Amino acid sequence: MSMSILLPTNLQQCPSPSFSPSTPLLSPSPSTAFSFVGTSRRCLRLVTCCVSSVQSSVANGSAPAAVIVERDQIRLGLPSKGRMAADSVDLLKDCQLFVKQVNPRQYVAQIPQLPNTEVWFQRPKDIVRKLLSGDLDLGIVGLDTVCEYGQENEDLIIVHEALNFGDCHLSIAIPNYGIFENINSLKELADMPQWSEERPLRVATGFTYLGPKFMEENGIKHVTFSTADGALEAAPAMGIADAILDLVSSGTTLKENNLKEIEGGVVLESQAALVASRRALTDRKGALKTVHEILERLEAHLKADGQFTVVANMRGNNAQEVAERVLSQPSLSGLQGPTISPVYCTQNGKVSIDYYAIVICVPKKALYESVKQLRAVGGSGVLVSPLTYIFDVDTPRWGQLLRNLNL
Ligand SMILES: Nc1ncnc2c1ncn2[C@@H]1O[C@H](COP(=O)(O)OP(=O)(O)OP(=O)(O)O)[C@@H](O)[C@H]1O
Ligand SMILES: O=P(O)(O)OC[C@H]1O[C@H](OP(=O)(O)OP(=O)(O)O)[C@H](O)[C@@H]1O
Ligand SMILES: [Mg+2]
Repeated sequence: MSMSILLPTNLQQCPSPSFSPSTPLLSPSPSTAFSFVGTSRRCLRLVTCCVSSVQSSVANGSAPAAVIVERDQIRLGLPSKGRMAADSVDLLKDCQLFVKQVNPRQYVAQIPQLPNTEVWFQRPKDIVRKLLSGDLDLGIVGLDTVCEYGQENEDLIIVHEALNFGDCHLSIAIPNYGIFENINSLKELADMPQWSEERPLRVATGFTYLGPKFMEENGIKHVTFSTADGALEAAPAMGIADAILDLVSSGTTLKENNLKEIEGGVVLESQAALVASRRALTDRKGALKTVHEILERLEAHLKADGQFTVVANMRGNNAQEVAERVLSQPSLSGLQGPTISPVYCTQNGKVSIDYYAIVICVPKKALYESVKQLRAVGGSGVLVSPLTYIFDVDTPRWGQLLRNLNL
């Protein structure tokens, strides 16, 4: 199915915003060719959203099942540019998966460690669309992009939801001046007497699916949405919108444009995620094996990333006694308790054990506290080194994935 939606290219030319249950949802569907028609891609376009149709679109609304086309290679989509691009390749590199891209304008690449897999560089939103259409099998994108363009489609599976980069949140922001000066929560915003059917709250956002859905879930009735490709923070000062709904990480852009976040206004927390097509995992030969290997490497690396190995020496009569001393401290139990080994010394030609070496893994954040606790129970010569991988018996997310796939 292909759908074209005609939207006015500026607000002056638009009919006055309305909010009626019969207004169709103007939101890109993952399964439809969604074309904005306008003179300039950058200009603001009015999207009048119907909240009740959001609901039905969510309820019914998955794309037609992707067709599994025969091919030999598993396809992994990585962001072709933007803030997620370099970090995605770097993360794979940290997992000893080296993406061989001959030059940055070449959109296909290989990972020699995964010979049945090819990488395709795509814009993040297109990665989600192509997972749904069956043109990609796996992808790395922000959770915000998955939610916005995936629209809860059951064919999308989030295999790893926290790849530890691309952190941001999708949030409503309003001016910190004028009529909004004393408004500090979503409820206060919703209760402002200014909004009516004739004059709804105008929200500028690139998130034309999540925005209306969030407003509906929060019972905000008189609201319209406009959209733009970027620099949304300018919309309130330009008089185009009352509020914006956009991604925030450092908060600098909001601050520089005299905007503030409000309590209850966070739509979602986001970071990079590994996403897969359910049909690819169940129907495409080799896809499940590939995702298992990628997941194992990711989990081993990400688990290790937050930890240090700490080695210290401690005087003691036997390992048991040393263990009791170490375990009396709250931050010294390591991943599965401390490893304690005798340190053999020679004195007057005799081998003796006066010291024990203690090895523990310590969360990076708790390092200094752990060192203090080690010293308090007699630890000396404390050595700290970064951990590269922690391979568990199995990865918890692998079990979750198999259950999700009913395997
Ligand atoms: N401060 C931030 N602003 C926007 N996105 C962020 C931020 N921090 C992390 N991200 C993540 O990066 C992704 C967007 O990256 P970027 O804007 O570079 O790519 P894009 O989707 O191609 O955007 P554009 O349409 O602006 O080109 C977001 O979907 C989000 O997951
Ligand atoms: O909280 P901050 O760290 O300031 O980041 C948030 C800003 O970054 C993104 O914009 P981007 O840089 O992609 O520019 P754009 O809006 O023109 O797309 C986002 O859309 C916000 O505007
Ligand atoms: Mg951007």
